[in-house]
Amino acid sequence: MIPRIDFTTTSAYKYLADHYITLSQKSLKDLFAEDSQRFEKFAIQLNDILLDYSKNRITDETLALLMQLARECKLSDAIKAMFQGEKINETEGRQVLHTALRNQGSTPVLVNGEDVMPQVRAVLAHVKEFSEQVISGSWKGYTGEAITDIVNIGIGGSDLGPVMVTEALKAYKTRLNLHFVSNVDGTHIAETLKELNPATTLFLIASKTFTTQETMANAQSAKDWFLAAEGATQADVAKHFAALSTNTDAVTAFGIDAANMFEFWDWVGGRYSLWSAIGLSIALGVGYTNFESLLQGAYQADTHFQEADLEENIPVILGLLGIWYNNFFDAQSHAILPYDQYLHRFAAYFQQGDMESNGKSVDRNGQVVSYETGPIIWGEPGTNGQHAFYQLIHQGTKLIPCDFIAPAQSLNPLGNHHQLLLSNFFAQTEALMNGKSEETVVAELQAMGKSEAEIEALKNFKVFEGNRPSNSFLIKKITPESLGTLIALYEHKIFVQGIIWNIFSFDQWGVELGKQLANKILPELEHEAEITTHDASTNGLINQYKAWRS
Ligand SMILES: O=P(O)(O)OC[C@H]1O[C@H](O)[C@H](O)[C@@H](O)[C@@H]1O
Repeated sequence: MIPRIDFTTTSAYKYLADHYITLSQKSLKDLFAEDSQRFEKFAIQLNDILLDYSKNRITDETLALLMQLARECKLSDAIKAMFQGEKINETEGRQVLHTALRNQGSTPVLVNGEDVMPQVRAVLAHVKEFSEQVISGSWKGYTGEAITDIVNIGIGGSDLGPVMVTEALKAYKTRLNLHFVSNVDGTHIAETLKELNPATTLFLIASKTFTTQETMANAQSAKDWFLAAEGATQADVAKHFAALSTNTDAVTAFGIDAANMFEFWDWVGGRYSLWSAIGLSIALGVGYTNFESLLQGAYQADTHFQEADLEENIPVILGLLGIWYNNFFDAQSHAILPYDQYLHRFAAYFQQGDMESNGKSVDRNGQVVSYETGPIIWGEPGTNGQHAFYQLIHQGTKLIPCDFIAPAQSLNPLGNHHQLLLSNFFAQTEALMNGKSEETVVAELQAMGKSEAEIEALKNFKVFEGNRPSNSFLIKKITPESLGTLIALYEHKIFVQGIIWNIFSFDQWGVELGKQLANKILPELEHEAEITTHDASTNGLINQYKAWRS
C-alpha cells in the first residue's frame, strides 16, 4: 500500500515554505548571474531528449528540499508499488500496470499471482498480424477490395492517445487513412462517413468498458451505415468491424466476431491505454514496427523512472517543480507548448492524462484536502500560441509555468522554416525569463525619437517583468521511440504529483455524475410534456429546447 502522508506536515514542506519567502524575492536573471553552472547543473539528457529546467525559480537548496519532500513522502516506495503491481488504484481495487504493456524486460509482471506478460505479448502478436494484413491489402472487405480507411470510434482515453500519437507520427504514415470519431454529436460521424466507402472502410470500436454512451451510439450508427450499403450483410460485419476492449460479452453482444476482438485488462487505466490494444489504430496508421518502437521508447522512460536517483530522475524533477509552483507560488495552471505542428494534440492529450488523474480534492484517507492539487493543463503549438494567448503569460497577473517542447530536426525541412520556428522557441523562453526592464524600454523609446511625455505615458505598458519559469525539452527528432519516451515521462510526472498530494491518481469518479444525470434526462426528452422535476434553470432550458426543436 502506498503510504498516506500529508505532505504539508513534513519537515521539508516547512523548510520549503520558509525558503519560498526568500527565493520568491529573487529573479531568474539574478539566479543566472549568481551561478554560471545553472545549465550544466539543471539539465538532464535521456537518450535523444534533453530537458533544460534551469529557467525555473529554483536553486540547489530548492531542489534539495524538494527531494527531501519526495523522500519524506516515500516516493521511491510508491514507484516500486506501482511497477510491482500492488493495487494502488484502491477505490477501484485495481493494479496500475500500463507499464507492463511496454515492458521489454524478462521479469514477469504479476497480477493476482499470474504473469500477465504472455497475454500482453499475445495481444501484440494479434495487433501485428492484423495490422500487417490490413496494411498489405491482404485483408479484404466484403466486395473483395482492400481497406483504405480506418475509423476509430472511441472517446476519452480510447480516442485522445491514438489521435495524438498518429498526428505526432504522421510523417511515418502507412497508406491507410485514419479517422477518429468521438463526439456523440451526430455531426462528427456524419461528416466523417460522408467521404468514405463502406466497402473499403474498417471500424475499430475502442472502448475499455464497451458501455460508454457516446461510443456505443456512434458504433451503432456506423453499423447501420455499413449494413445499408449495397450487398452488405450481417456476416460481412466481421470484415469491417473490430473491437478494442476489456468487455468480451458486450463486444460479442454487439455482433463483433470474437476473432476481431483485441483485448486489454482492467489494470490499464483508460487515459494510460494507448500502449494497449487501444493502440491498434496507431499500428495501422504508422505500421506495427513503429508502434513497437513507441513501446520501446516508453520502456526506456520506465527504466529511467525506476532506476535513476531522484535527483537525476526526469519525471521526479518535473513533478516536484510542478508542486513548487502549485503549492508555494499558487500557480493555477500549467501550459504545454510544443514547437512542432505534429504535436498539436499533445496538450489536449495530457489535459485528460493530468486533469482526470489529479483533479481530486479528497486524499487517500478519504479526507478533504487542505491544499491545492492538480493544475489546469492547457496549451497549443507554438508559434500559434504566441499570436493568441502569450500576452497573458508575459504580462498578465498569473504565474503560468510553461513546458516548451521542440525537435532539433524537422521532419519537413523546408527552406528556413525550422530555424524560424526554433528561433521563436528559444526567444520565448528567454523573454519569459529575462523580461524587459524599464531602462531598456525607455532607451528604445528614446531611440525612436519619442518625447519625454510620450515615453512617460507609454513605458509601463512596454515593460516585461520576466521571471516567468519554463522547462525546455529539446528532442533530437520526433521518432516513434522519442515520442514514446516523452509521453511516458509525462505520465510518470503525474504519478509523482499524485503521490506527494496523497490522492488517488487512477480513478475518475468525477466523470460519473454528469453521465448519471444525462441518463435521467434522456427519457424526458423523448416526449413533449413540460418538465418540472429539476431546478428552475434546468427545467427552463429543457422546455425551451422542446419548444424550439421542431
Ligand atoms: O474506453 P471507455 O470505457 O469507452 O471510456 C472512455 C472514457 O470515458 C470515461 O468517462 C472516463 O472518464 C475516461 O477515463 C475514459 O477514457
